[in-house]
Amino acid sequence: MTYGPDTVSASQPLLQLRSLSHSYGSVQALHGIDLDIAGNEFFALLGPSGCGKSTLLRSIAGFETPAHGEILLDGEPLTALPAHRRPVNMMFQSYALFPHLSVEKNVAYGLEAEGRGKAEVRRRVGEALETIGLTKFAKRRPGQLSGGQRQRVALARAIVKRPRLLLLDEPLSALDRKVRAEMQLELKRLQHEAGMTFVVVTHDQEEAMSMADRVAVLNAGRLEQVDTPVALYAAPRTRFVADFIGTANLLDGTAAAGGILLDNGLVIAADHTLPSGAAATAVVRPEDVALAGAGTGTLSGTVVDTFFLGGTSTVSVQVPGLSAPFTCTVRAVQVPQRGSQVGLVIDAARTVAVEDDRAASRPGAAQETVSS
Ligand SMILES: Nc1ncnc2c1ncn2[C@@H]1O[C@H](COP(=O)(O)OP(=O)(O)OP(=O)(O)O)[C@@H](O)[C@H]1O
Repeated sequence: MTYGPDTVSASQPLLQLRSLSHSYGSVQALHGIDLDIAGNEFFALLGPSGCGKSTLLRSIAGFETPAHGEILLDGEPLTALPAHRRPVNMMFQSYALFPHLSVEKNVAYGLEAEGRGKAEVRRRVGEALETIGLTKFAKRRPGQLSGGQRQRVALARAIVKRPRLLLLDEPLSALDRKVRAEMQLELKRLQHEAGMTFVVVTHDQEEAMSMADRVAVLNAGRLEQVDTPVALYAAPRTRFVADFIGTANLLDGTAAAGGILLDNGLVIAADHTLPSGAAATAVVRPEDVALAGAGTGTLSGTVVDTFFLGGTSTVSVQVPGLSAPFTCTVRAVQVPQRGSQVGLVIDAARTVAVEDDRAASRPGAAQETVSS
């Protein structure tokens, strides 16, 4: 059984967003978004609260009419189609289940509204419940289910209509940590087996990175980077992405020959093509640093904190001239004493240099953006 298109064109993206912009009064929520999403892709829209993720998703679904730009599905403009005529389904954060209807009636609702025959509705609801592992709960009402089970009902209801594209707005946010981790695997399995395209909105970078084939990082209504999770982590293209994805030591200075010149006169080695003297940041992941004896290595400082994490520990080192403690990850057996002097050997081959664009003005950007 396949939920999705019979044929997927290899050359043409399933969904194309062209110069999409949208404002709410004086708040510009989206700035000229250009994005292609392929058929069968698991795609995540990631960013801090207020960056425009929901506005983008709602525009694709047809609940929001963007002020400028175009949305194409299979090369055909969607922009003029109302939400109920788009071959797109949206699963809401709240699940929006009917409390007085059984699970199977909740799932059947959309098909009945389309005027499908009884036999077809029964067969397709049965298939969807089986796919989602809910067959034995078919007669229960949503109030008689756990949070994870309710989330599955919402999913079954979303896939039963076999949309080309399934849009999921923070689909796991109502679940506790353990169920959330299970459902992340489940969503990935479902997307793969059903052969559908999923676009998931989340503010949780671990969730986006663990589920998605590609992730778009949004900041104040603009796309910062669209890449695979590995590329976002290992080769961030902006300071914002480096900071938002995983943990990073961000060493601000200016671009110089062979690296980034810090205010304290030290140069952090890194390949780059930035113009000399430009405000720039060296991005160093904690696992790309080794501890050495005091006075050796790229930087030296005093251990101010250690956090035991099991197989590894995090060590924070205050380096004179750096505003924030430097973080490195070491094997748990190598943890130095708090207060001791250490050297930090930075792996230059893995250090990334990015432009420090914090001072760049972004007229019209949503102002109330906060980090989550
Ligand atoms: N109906 C509205 N009226 C006015 N401003 C709005 C409206 N909806 C969203 N906004 C503003 O537009 C910007 C983008 O909001 P949006 O909901 O798309 O962000 P988000 O990334 O989904 O945030 P969150 O993760 O908090 O849901 C924010 O500054 C928000 O305050």
